[in-house]
Amino acid sequence: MRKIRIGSRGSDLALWQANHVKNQLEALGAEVSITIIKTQGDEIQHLSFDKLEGKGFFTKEIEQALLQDTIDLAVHSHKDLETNQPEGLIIAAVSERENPADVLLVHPKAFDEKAFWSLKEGAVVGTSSARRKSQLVGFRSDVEIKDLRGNVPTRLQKLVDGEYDAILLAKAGLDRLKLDLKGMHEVVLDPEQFVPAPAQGVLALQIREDDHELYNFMQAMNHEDIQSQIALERTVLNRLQGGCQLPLGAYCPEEGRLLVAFAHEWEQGAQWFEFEGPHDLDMVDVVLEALLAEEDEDQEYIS
Ligand SMILES: NCc1[nH]cc(CCC(=O)O)c1CC(=O)O
Repeated sequence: MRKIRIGSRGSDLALWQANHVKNQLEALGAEVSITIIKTQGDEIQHLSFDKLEGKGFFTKEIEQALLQDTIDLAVHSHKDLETNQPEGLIIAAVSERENPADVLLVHPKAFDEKAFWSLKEGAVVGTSSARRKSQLVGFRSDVEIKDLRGNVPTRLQKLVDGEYDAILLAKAGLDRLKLDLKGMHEVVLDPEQFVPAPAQGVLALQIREDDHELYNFMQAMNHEDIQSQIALERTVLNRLQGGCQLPLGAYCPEEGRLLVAFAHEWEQGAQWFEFEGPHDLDMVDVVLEALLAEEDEDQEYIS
């Protein structure tokens, strides 16, 4: 029987994801173990993303373990991966896509049924994501944005404790952990309006490029339709040379349609775009032309 060693971060979310994939591999007949690996991102939870230079904080040590052959498979939230795979590694398969939406969790003290998103005027909203900040500014210029870091349960606790009136999280992460929301109101934001990160809600299964046996074994659990949708989303990210700090949302709800929310700096607020057309790289060129046309105008304005 094929033995597969999975490497995972130690957070509740990462371990849920690793176990989810472990179960699927076992159903296909593999023998699977999970090893916990600490990453730089786990050590520096207190810093805001804005203060971090470079990319790959949550993935680097795990990718090194793969390259050093101490593990065979890494399970990542696809949206946390750099667009270019490190030399020697490939994404062998992707998972089904869970709900790609973001959610706004609202503390009862700030809940106002009559307000947009049921969030009272002038609320303090927690997020450290430039993508979420830029769209928040676009929809609700009245709110005050306050940085929020830590893993998902920690973020929820900070809201419950009253440090924030509301926080923004990925619906997929919240659902996976089945957390008790302790009376917080859950407002699910339509992903066609509040545009998710490229590949949000999808798991990437990364292996060594030369592990052909494992690659072949894993094709039974790949989702090709999802793979082609997120390839389009991530190509936009790649061509803008962005990592997870770029204020970019890109969501392909079905073949031939792409929604984009983009800002050069989150403080300016996002601009929204909807594209329809052939589902291929030509579409990305059209998208980039539209996004970068804005940039030219900005530059004229500045000079
Ligand atoms: N940036 C952290 C991260 N990476 C993946 C998820 C959730 C799962 C997913 O979106 O696939 C989260 C938490 C969040 O954004 O709230």
